[in-house]
Amino acid sequence: NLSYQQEPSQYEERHLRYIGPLGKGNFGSVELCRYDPLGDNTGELIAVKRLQPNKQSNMEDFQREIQTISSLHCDYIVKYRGICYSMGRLSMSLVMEYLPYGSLIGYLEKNRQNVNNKRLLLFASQICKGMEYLQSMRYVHRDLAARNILVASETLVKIADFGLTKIIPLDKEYYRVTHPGESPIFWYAPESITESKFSHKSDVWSFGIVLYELFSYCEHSRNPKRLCLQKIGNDMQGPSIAMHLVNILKDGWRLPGPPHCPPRVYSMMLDCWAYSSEERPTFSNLEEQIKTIIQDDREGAKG
Ligand SMILES: CCCn1cc(-c2nc(Nc3ccc(C(=O)NC)cc3)nc3[nH]ccc23)cn1
Repeated sequence: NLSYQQEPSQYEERHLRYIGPLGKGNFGSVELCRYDPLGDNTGELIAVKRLQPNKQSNMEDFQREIQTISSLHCDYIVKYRGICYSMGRLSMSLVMEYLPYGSLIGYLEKNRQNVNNKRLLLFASQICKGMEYLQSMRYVHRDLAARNILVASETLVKIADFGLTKIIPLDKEYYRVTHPGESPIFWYAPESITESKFSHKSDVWSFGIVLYELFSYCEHSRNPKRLCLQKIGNDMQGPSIAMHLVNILKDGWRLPGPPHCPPRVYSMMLDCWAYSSEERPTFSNLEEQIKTIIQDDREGAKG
């Protein structure tokens, strides 16, 4: 029988070789390491998320994040590998598969000229499928944004950070957050800003922002936060930025269509940004719409 090295779900700190930084997530930083028990550099490359050594509450959040990601098994969600205890079980790290192409933002900036609408729609449908799976597990992500999407290959992206993810209670349709923390309000649905209410429908709003980021190739000048602040104007007096943002959304303002964005894609974004959460599409509607656009484009290309 072939004896193969079963990937451990317990990683020993002494065999972890630090290589370099990969990025910052919620509550922690992610490092590239090689797990090299044989000590001959033949070990596998892994991504290790370490908890920032500060307030105790982060430890509970981190343990919830580990609980979340270890329960997810989907091609469009970054894979959990295990945990690594260090400092005598005092601190622990989350071990995940290493995705070599890095963040979606960096990838689109670097490869803009050879990523066409078809590929952007493929990425959008993969994120949508990942979110459909998350919804089927009663999770709300609460931080769906291009910064939390990673590129596994030229034709595969994965959702990669579950630091803010919560489970919707069985008797409710939404999760109400008590401590908003430093929230990414420019990706938030209005009800999340005004009532701290998070649901699959608020994740759909954020998915609309991710569509916008995809078709803007994550260009700095079109960054959602930048355009919203421009629209709000720089008068920081009066109501907080959050209330200014809700007001302009209530008045009907939305992010503008990115240059060369197909009209049907922009109208999908606008559907996701329906002020009333019930009017927003579901992730399965969106997936159907994206599939249709891809097929029609293919017909068009043939025609
Ligand atoms: C999502 C926010 C938190 N975060 C997670 C990661 C991460 N990165 C990578 N690969 C990666 C990253 C960057 C680059 C690069 O070239 N940069 C200039 C190349 C490869 N694999 C990962 N597996 C699990 C998490 C994770 C990075 N930040």
